[in-house]
Amino acid sequence: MPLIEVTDLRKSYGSRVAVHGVSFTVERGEIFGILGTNGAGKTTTVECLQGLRRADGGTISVLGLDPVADRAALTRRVGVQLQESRLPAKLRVREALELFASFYPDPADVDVLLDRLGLREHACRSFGKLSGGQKQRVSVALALVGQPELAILDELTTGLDPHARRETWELVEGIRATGVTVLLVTHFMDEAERLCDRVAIFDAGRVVATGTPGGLRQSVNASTLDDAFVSLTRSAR
Ligand SMILES: Nc1ncnc2c1ncn2[C@@H]1O[C@H](COP(=O)(O)OP(=O)(O)OP(=O)(O)O)[C@@H](O)[C@H]1O
Repeated sequence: MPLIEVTDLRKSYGSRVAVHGVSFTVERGEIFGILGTNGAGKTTTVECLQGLRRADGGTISVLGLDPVADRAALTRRVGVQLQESRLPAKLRVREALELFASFYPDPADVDVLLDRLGLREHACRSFGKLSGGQKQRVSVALALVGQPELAILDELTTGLDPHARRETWELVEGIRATGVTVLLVTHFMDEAERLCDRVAIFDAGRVVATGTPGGLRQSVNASTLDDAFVSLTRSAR
């Protein structure tokens, strides 16, 4: 059984249709990318997967659970990367991890997590004083502190320099190596090509293509995923 199964998902905000019948599956152990043009419905879909929004139609199963009906059970098994602005600037890195660890029945060891994410030397620093890359690592650490089976990472490397981006990619590969399935929402095609086993390309509320980055490139005879993305989303307009 797939870890995530979305079938014919539909969601509107008033008269604006945000998601028009989206279907895809994510297998256990994959890094699965959600790519798409602005306003394509990626965030809405991911929010429905987390049970934060109720779908208007279609079905969603995450870890065999219904995200709305089983939200409490799902929250314990899914780690979601927080946007940085949601953490108080004065909170220290270790305090943040210990606080989040206290929400879970079987949390990760905070010291092990600090080491794994290269945050040990920053453990006593307050969040507001960290660099963009360090903040990003804290947000990933918080997504992992509950030892989730699924980690949802959204716009992971936005605003990071090329070194910090590469370090973050290695981190994501390390997460997958521990058996965690990763759902990665990104606008960066190089990131998707490097990290994702498979991707779904969203455009105007629909999935216009699903496959491996290499398979999608070949399907439209493109030399990069970026070119394939432009071609696939343009032809869908
Ligand atoms: N709370 C809301 N109320 C009304 N319309 C919304 C709301 N949230 C999103 N939308 C609209 O739904 C559509 C899909 O938005 P969504 O945020 O899911 O797209 P996205 O793919 O995540 O976009 P981006 O890449 O720009 O973040 C857009 O047209 C957006 O304007």
